[in-house]
Amino acid sequence: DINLFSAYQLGNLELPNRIVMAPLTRNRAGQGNVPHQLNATYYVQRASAGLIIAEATQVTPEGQGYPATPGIHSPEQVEGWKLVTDAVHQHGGRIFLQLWHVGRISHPDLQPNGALPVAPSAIAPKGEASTYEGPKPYVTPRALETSEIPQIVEHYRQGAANALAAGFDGVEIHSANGYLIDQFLRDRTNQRTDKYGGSIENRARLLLEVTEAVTSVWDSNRVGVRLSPSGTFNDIGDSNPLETFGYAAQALNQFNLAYLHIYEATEADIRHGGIIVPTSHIRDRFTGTLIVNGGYTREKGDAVLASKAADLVAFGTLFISNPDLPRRLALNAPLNEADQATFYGGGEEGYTDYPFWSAANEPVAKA
Ligand SMILES: C=C(C(=O)O)c1ccccc1
Repeated sequence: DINLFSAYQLGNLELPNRIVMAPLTRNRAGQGNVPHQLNATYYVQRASAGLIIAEATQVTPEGQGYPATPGIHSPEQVEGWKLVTDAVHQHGGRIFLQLWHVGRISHPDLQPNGALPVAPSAIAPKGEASTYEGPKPYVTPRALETSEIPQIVEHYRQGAANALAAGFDGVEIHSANGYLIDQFLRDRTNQRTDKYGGSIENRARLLLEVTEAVTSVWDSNRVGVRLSPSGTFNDIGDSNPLETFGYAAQALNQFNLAYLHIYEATEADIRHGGIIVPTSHIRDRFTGTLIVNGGYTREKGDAVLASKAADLVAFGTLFISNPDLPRRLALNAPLNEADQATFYGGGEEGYTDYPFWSAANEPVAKA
C-alpha cells in the first residue's frame, strides 16, 4: 500500500517521501522583511521533507499583514531567499515559496505611508490586526478599483519571477485562509458589481488571472494553489462554498498545475459553524495532484494515501517542533511537543532549537 514513505513523482520533481512541510508563518524575517541566515538554518534542518512549502511571503509591500513576514518584491529579499534555497538544495531538499497578499488582513501601521489596506470590498474583518505595537482593531479596507487589479496580478507575476531568480523549485499561490484571493472568492467579503464580483465565475476571476500570470513565468508543473474551502479564519465565509470551491477546483484543471493544496476544516471552523466542504468534493473535481493538511498523524496520513483520497500530506505544527519529522515518523519515535508561545516572532528559541531524534535520547529502561 502507498504510505507516507512512498516516493512521488511531482511533475518532473522526484519526492523521496509524501511528507510535505506546510507553509508556516513564523514572523522572523530580518530588517526590511529580508530573509537571513537564521531562516536558512530553520529550513535546512527540515530539508528531509519530501517537499518544503516555505512560509507565506508578500509579493508587494501592501500585501504585508503581520510584523516581520518576509517579502519577495525587493532585490535584497531575493538575495536573502538564496541563502535558504542554496542551503536546502545542498542538503538534497526541494522547496517552493508561497506567494501572498493579505488584502484586508492588515493595518495602516503595516502599510506604506499608513494607507488603508486594500480588499475587494470595503468590509472590515472582525478582530484585531497584529502590528509591531501589538494588537489593534482592524480598519475598514479600501475597495480596489477595477483599474487597479491588473497591477495586483502583476505583483504576483513579478513575485513568481523573483522566486525563480531566488532559486526556488516552484511556487504556491496562497488563495486560502481569508487573504486577498480568498476575499475575492467568497461572497461575504466580495460584494463587487464589476467583472470581479457577483457570479462565482467573476469571484474566481482574480484567482485564475493570477494563476495565468504565474504560469507564464513557471512551468505549470512547478505551480501550486492553496485553498481552504471550509475555512472561517480571518472572518471569511461564503454562502455556498460547495459551489464556489467546486467551480474553483474544476477551473484550475486548465493549467495542469503541480498540485492543489487543501487546508481542511479545523475544530475552530466547525465551532464557528462554517459550512464544511469535504475534501472528496474537491478530489472529485480536480484532476491533478492533491495535498491535504490539517491535524494529520502518521496513521491518518498513511490512511488518506492508501485510500487514494489524497496524494501528499502536509504537516505544520509537527514540523515546527520536529525538524527531522520524516525520520521520527518512520521510526515511530516520540515527537517533540510544539511550544505555542514561540510560534510567532522572536529568534532561535522555538525556531531552530528543537532537537533531532537520536537513539541516545531514547528513554533508558529503568534498571
Ligand atoms: C499565513 C497564514 C495562514 O495562511 O494562515 C498565517 C498568518 C499568521 C498567523 C498564522 C497563519
